[in-house]
Formats: sequence, structure tokens, C-alpha cells
Amino acid sequence: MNVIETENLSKTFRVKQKEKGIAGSMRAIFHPQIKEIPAVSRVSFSVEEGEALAFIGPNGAGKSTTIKMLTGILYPDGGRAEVLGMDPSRKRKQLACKIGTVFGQKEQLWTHLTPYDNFRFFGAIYDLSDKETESRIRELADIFDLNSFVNTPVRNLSLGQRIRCEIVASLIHRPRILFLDEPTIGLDPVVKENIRSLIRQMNKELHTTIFLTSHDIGDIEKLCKRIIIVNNGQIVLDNSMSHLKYHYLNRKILEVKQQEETAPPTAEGITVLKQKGSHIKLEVDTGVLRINDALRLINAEHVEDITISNIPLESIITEIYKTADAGI
Ligand SMILES: Nc1ncnc2c1ncn2[C@@H]1O[C@H](COP(=O)(O)OP(=O)(O)OP(=O)(O)O)[C@@H](O)[C@H]1O
Repeated sequence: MNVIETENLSKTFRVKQKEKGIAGSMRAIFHPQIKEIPAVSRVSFSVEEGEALAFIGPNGAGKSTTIKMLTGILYPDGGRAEVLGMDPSRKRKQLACKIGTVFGQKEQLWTHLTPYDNFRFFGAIYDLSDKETESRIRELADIFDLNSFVNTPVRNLSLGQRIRCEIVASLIHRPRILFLDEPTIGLDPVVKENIRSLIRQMNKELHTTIFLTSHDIGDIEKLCKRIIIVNNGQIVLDNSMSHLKYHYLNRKILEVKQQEETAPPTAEGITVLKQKGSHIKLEVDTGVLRINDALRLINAEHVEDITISNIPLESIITEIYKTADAGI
């Protein structure tokens, strides 16, 4: 069952332009010049219940604008969106009871209140009974390990503790879809990993649909099975993570440490990425040259260590952004 559907979803912002100085300001009042910014252009996709989707793109690609339209904060000016069978811009309140949002860069908790009081407050907003709110707080405090600071004012919590509380607050009403915008921004690697595993657990055990926006490759790689890449307001790729990693770019990284400095092998399909002393880093296009054949070109007698790895997801994504920018 699809929980999100969009068809040709579009949004163009109209922004007044102002020339420099007082004269420019006066001209802008009487003869305003309007610049159109097509933030989202004819975006169509659907998301099934229980999916974990990464919706990513470079700065200004249109991700936040899309999320705002899906959560009813912004009206689209073209196409349509349906979330849990509702038009978000017409049924914003009803929808809010069924979705959760976490914005890593924005606090939704009251910082002078404790997490417990915040959760009670959110329970009341979502019309949960006292009993329901209490049992939900207990359940989530256990899962997210909040018990040691659930009664400490939010302003005194560390960033990692606060983000865990933000996520719990957005889950109090058992949302079917969780929109996460940069959920791990600014966190240290251990806390990041902890947050990711909690989100994974929610997706797996509660079947909560995850709609993630992040510039952090770790979030994307570890949380999502599907990826949609947007650029200049348009979808440039919609595929599974495994397809992206193993088939989209048919390349491997071959790192060789030799006993002494030797010239790197040359052949069609091999690109030398780095050579420093006896250390060589090659990229092998396995569509042109099989990895076994590439290995045969290396003098095995002098090899001290060798590693073969996939192209990092980060490089694949950067390449897709660049290709999309060049209009290829
Ligand atoms: N309220 C607004 N008024 C005018 N232009 C806007 C407004 N909001 C966004 N834009 C423009 O729309 C485009 C898409 O912005 P959006 O915030 O959706 O991008 P994003 O992909 O979320 O970027 P980031 O990764 O930097 O958060 C940008 O060119 C931005 O300047």
C-alpha cells in the first residue's frame, strides 16, 4: 500500500528583486521585478508503507520544499500530493496526527521543560488519554534509553540526548510516517550510530515508514534501502541502494602497497587515482576490464598488501549530482 504519492508536484517561489540603494528600493515599490524560482518541478514518486527512503540532493535542490508540501506546510502550485490518502494542504491537522517530523536543526521541544513534561504536552496535542501517554512515554523511554534524564530540563541536555528526546516526541502518537530532516547533524559518531540503530529498529519492528533527508552519507547508507536524488527541483534518480552501489557505477577501487616503488599498470579501464612511493590507488572500470585481469597486471612478487573496495557511496552521489548539473 502506498502511503505517499506525488504526481507532477511543483512549487515555484516568486521573489521580489531589489536593486542597490534607495533609488532601487523606491523602484522596487512602484515597479517590482519578480524573479521566479522553480524549487520543485513535476516531481512524481510513490512510497510504500514500511519503506525507508532517502530523499537527497545538493543544497537548494528542493528537498525541504517537497517535505513542506508533503506535510501540509506549503501549498503546491502544480500537480498533486497524497499522504496516507489525504491531500496534505487541505487536511493538515488530520495528517499531523498520523505523521511525525524531526528537524535536526530545529528544536520542537520546550527547552525550559523536562522531556517528560514535553511528552505529556505532545500527548495532549495529539488527544491521547493520560493513560495512553504514560504508557507510551514508558515504552519509548526504555527503547531510547531516556530514563536517566527524562526529568532534567531540555536546555541542560547534551545534543545527542536532546535529539533522542526530539525523536521520542515525534513518536508519541505512533505516526505511520516519520519525516527526518538531518536527524544526526552535529552528533558524534557513537551517538549517530545509536540514533541510526533506533530509527532502524522502529522501521523494522513498528513498520514506520521513514522519509529521510540528509547530507550525511552514513545516515543514507545505514538507514535506507531506496534513494531518490533530486537536483534543480527534479528527480534525477530513483532506485534501490543496492542497485546504486553495485550497478550504477561499475567500478572498484584497488589499493596496492608494494615493497618498492614501481610504475602503476596501464590498460584500458584503469585510472590511477594516487601514487605515492610504493602505494598505488587505482580505479578499475569492471565493464571494460575484469578485476581478475587488473590484478594480473600487478607484479604479485612485490606486493605487500592489497585491498579491493567499492567506490564510496559519497563519490557515486557526487558524480550523479555533477552529471545532473551538466544536463547529461
Ligand atoms: N520561502 C522561500 N522563498 C523563496 N525561495 C525559496 C523559499 N524556500 C526555498 N526557496 C528556494 O527554493 C529552492 C529550493 O530550496 P529548498 O530549501 O527546498 O532546498 P533544499 O534541497 O532543502 O536545500 P538544503 O539542502 O540547502 O536545505 C532554493 O533555490 C531556495 O532558495
